[in-house]
Amino acid sequence: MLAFNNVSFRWPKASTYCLNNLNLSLSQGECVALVGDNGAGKSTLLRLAAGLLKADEGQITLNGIDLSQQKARQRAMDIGILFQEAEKQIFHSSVRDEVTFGLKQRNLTRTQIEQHTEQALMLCELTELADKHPLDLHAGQRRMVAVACLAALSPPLLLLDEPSRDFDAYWLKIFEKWLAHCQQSGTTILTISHDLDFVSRHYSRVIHLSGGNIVNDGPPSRVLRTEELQEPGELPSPTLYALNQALSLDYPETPEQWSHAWLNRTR
Ligand SMILES: Nc1ncnc2c1ncn2[C@@H]1O[C@H](COP(=O)(O)OP(=O)(O)OP(=O)(O)O)[C@@H](O)[C@H]1O
Repeated sequence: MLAFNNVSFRWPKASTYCLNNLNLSLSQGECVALVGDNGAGKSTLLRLAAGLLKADEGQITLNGIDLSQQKARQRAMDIGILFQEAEKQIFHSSVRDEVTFGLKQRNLTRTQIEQHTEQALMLCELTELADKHPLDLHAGQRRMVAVACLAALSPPLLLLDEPSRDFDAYWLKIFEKWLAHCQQSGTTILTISHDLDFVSRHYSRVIHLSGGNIVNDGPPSRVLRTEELQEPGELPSPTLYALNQALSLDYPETPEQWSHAWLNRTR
């Protein structure tokens, strides 16, 4: 669905390339997490995938079509983005108006717009906050407003930059319910995250980016426990893997598998 073919990118005035000859492809419905140290190039890669930046070399395609040849309107239909600072993508004075805005840019009837808006508000548990000013909400709720805008539009490709950031346990659960809903409905998802517990809970494929290069690509059970990710300065090990290492257990991937292994071990 989304493909990077020999893509290189250098920021203006930078002496070195930020991304080097990158090859990457995501098939329809695939959910991929992008991990790596600060400055590895993750957000740059996401902006290239959104068509907000243009590659200096190579080609990025969406459904086989060169992204740089697609009109902004078409890209907006196909791609939904959640930025790291979600409040910067909020412009309206009520939660409902914010969610409705994207729908009004589409060829929909008033009834369809109302239906999609109310469904998205319900899915994101924002119905009771619909008349509030988004900037009067706390950080997690504001991030959820940006999520509700995506939920209303249901684009086939989602690009999420550190989505679990700012959520307390209550809102994280609601966000994770929406994410599971997107996964079940076949949405393709590329997510940057520093939260490796979150990654290991939701993603079956993890790409480790380091210095603008893909250094690992595979299931979380392999990628997240590599020594490079455990080095000081890199990301903390997901809790289950850290426990496994400390207890010399195998590497079960879910809390259920972990508790089973633990009970068998202590019996
Ligand atoms: N707007 C910009 N102008 C110039 N250089 C930039 C710009 N944005 C990022 N960079 C540089 O590109 C490199 C990669 O940055 P990027 O934000 O893509 O990394 P990242 O992996 O997303 O980091 P983080 O995890 O901290 O968000 C860094 O060296 C950064 O300084």
